[in-house]
Amino acid sequence: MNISEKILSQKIGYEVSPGEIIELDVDLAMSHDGTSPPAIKTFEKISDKVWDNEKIVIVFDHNIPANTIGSAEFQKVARNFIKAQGIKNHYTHGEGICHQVLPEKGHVEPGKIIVGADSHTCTYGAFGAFSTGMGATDLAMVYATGKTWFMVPEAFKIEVEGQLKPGITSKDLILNIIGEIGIAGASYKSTEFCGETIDNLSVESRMTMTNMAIEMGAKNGIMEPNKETIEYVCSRTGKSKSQLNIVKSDKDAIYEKEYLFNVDDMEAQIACPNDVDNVKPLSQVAGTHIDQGFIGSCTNGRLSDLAQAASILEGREVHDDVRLIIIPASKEIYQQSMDLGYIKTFLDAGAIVSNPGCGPCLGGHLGVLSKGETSISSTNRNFKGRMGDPNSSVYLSNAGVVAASAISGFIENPDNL
Ligand SMILES: CC(C)[C@H](C(=O)O)[C@@H](O)C(=O)O
Ligand code: SF4
Repeated sequence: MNISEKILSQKIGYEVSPGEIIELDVDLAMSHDGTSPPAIKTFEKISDKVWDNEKIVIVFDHNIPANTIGSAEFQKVARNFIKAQGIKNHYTHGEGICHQVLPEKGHVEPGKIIVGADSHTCTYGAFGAFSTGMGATDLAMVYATGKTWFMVPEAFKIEVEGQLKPGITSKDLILNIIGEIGIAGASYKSTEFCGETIDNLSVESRMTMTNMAIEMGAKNGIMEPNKETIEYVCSRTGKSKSQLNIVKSDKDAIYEKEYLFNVDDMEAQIACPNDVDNVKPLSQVAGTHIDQGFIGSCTNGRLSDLAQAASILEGREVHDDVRLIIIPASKEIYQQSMDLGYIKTFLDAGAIVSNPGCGPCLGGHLGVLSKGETSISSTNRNFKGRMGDPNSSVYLSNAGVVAASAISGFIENPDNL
């Protein structure tokens, strides 16, 4: 069995097989300011008491602080629900993006089943959890009963070997993989990342990869927890290693497909408009004019991304014709970046630094693109109109390439500065 099958089997109490439909208890359910209100509306039709007020986490991140009367109303509905149901775990004061805040605050552990009304809930697979996104209506059922159903997914084994070159990150790797597999190439599959390169990745870099599993249609993305991940979870949960449920794949686990990637010679990768699998090496798109750069999101708004950006922006200036927006993924990362001097470097370089949250990632506020404009962004989606006008374009890259491009005014390799 592979990790995902093992976690599902443990939970249900017998050995499951791909294709089987199972109903099971979830360990944690998450919703945010955008999806809590529709979930609450459905929940109220079926129940008046949540199944467990300690297993629900609500985070405000998509439109924080509220940017329209509509989002202010949404947040009011969610706040009232938190009070009325006595929801213990709520982060509604700009603590950061849900997918960063949940691990930071110790809600994520290996071997758990985590669902969330947000498609990037697959991020927690970096910690060895079986985690997946679902619609708000499905989440309402979880709020009421603590249960949900899955079809046990077939699995893809994605093995990675080799050493990433300096300046090349796990974002480049996951873009390369998505370019190969395609945006629907792993639909409803469990994508399991493994191999020496994955074992050596930092917690942050692992999260970038599982975060984007959904961009190839996967049901979940998952990795065996490495040493650093276990230490991270222990420090965040206050538990010892022996208290964690670390699940590993059997050596002879069965996969529907197996892939092998080698990163030794990989250059930076760019997803070009308007699909995440329209991936080209940086050298093929370098020189493309940009109007805006964005560094942030649940994909690449973490400390290592900001460190990479700061090292490039230090002592340099953002091009006159470019707006560079930088948003730490959480308040904790914001504070660490201040302590390390990154925020000062960003401000001195002429960047706009905003409060933790999703920011312009999905085109709602804090950096919407107008007709014909182009952005380079460290986020995970570049669909038509994703960051604003339907006739604007988004290129996806690692944070270093965004920083270098913001200085040059066109897509730029940081090595050329
Ligand atoms: C708004 C929300 C439902 C959506 C998602 O599910 O992913 C958003 O976070 C996104 O990235 O497009
Ligand atoms: S940062 Fe972007 S991708 Fe992540 S949850 Fe927010 S809107 Fe979705």
